[in-house]
Amino acid sequence: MTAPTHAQSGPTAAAGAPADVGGNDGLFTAAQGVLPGGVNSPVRAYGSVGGTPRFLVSARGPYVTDADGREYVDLVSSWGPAILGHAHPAVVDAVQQAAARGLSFGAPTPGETALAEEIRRRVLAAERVRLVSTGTEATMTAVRLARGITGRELIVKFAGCYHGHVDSLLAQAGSGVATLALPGSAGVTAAIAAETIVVPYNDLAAVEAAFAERGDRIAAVITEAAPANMGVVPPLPGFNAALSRIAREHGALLIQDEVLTGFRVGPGGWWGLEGRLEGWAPDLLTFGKVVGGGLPVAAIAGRAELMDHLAPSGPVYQAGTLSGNPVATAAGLATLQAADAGVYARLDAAATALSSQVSAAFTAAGVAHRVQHAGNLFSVMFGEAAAADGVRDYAGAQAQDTFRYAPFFHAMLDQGVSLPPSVFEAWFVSAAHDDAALDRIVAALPAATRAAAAARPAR
Ligand SMILES: Cc1ncc(COP(=O)(O)O)c(C=O)c1O
Ligand SMILES: NCC(=O)CCC(=O)O
Repeated sequence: MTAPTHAQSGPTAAAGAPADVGGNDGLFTAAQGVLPGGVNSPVRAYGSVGGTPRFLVSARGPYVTDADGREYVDLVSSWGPAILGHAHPAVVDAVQQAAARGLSFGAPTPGETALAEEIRRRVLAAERVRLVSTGTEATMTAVRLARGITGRELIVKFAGCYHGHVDSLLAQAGSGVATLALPGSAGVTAAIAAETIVVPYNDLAAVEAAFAERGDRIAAVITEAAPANMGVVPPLPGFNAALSRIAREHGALLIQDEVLTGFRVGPGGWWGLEGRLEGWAPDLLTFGKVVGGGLPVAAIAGRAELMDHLAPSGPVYQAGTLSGNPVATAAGLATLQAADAGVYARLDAAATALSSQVSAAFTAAGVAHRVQHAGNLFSVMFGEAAAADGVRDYAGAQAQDTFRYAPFFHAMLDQGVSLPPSVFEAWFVSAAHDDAALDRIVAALPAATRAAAAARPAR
């Protein structure tokens, strides 16, 4: 028998030795030759800030290291999951132990029940939990479930909210869709787009009007519990509670998407900060990011009588070869078990300290801005209007002085601070962001805010 003929050459031969293709620049060139746009998720591509994405080779605590050997204080935190900081020893240990027992069985495992119970312990409305692998799967399933339960087809979503790349939820979506200034996505059929009613965020009159017009056909309202994909735009007081009421009055469901906020803004996610105190709960919730601790876990949760419509209990089909994967659930469980009150206190303290320093630096540089918060999530909105009135919807987020962000971002990066590469994304601190890490960020602010002040809009 001849040896396999797929002996590798070129960049792929260098697995684990990325410097062989020349650090960040060489890696990006090689990646562009084989991955569309050089990335596996558009938000990583530096599309709106320009330049070469940093190819990361390792991460620990609040720091990441790129293929050129440079270390950065990280404010991306894997887009949310890394609340304990990178490579937390308890999580790495749990993953290693789980991996040693086997990577995937395609059969029920004890860890799935343990993770679901931990979710339910934190969020009372999560009476039943279905584990999936990505936030997109979670929202897609929640929408299908709402349609299956109600027998209706229409979905209400908010402009600027992002719920993953579900066909019906890409209209006027936030995150990368906002960064790339797209109205939605090619490839979504007109028939599917017509089943989504898009309304401005924080606008209850628009929601009431949509229900007045087509309430008997609306299956669900889906909303980010606190939007953080058009920059951070918190719900006005009572907004989420009113959505719950309006949906209920019309026989529709409220899906609260906590993929980003869940288990990050507090032990019970955004619901724990709001609904729990106000005495209401969404019908369905979606989780992702933190719930997998850096490995692919996401979840749909809700009242038992609703969730039991999922197969095999009920007629709404949903499945997944790797759903509830034992290694991934071990990472999620270890993360939630380590995320105690002290961790949330540190996250909140780091976010408060950092955001006030950021705001002070922009003020000192003469840049009109407002830092907007939703719990420990925050982002900077630029411009006189944002500074004066705050931003409460997608139109306001789009109207800000977005041109100030790229020079600010690059000046921070040059000084060893990695921010999300888009003005429309939230900044993510972790409990590992100690004084030393925060001091490094703060030291970079004067030069970076001056770069923002000097920026001029493109003609
Ligand atoms: C609120 C929200 N929902 C859903 C998603 C989709 O999650 P995933 O990227 O895991 O598919 C995201 C991801 O950014 C999100 O922020
Ligand atoms: N806030 C937006 C995301 O977290 C998106 C991550 C991705 O799509 O890679």
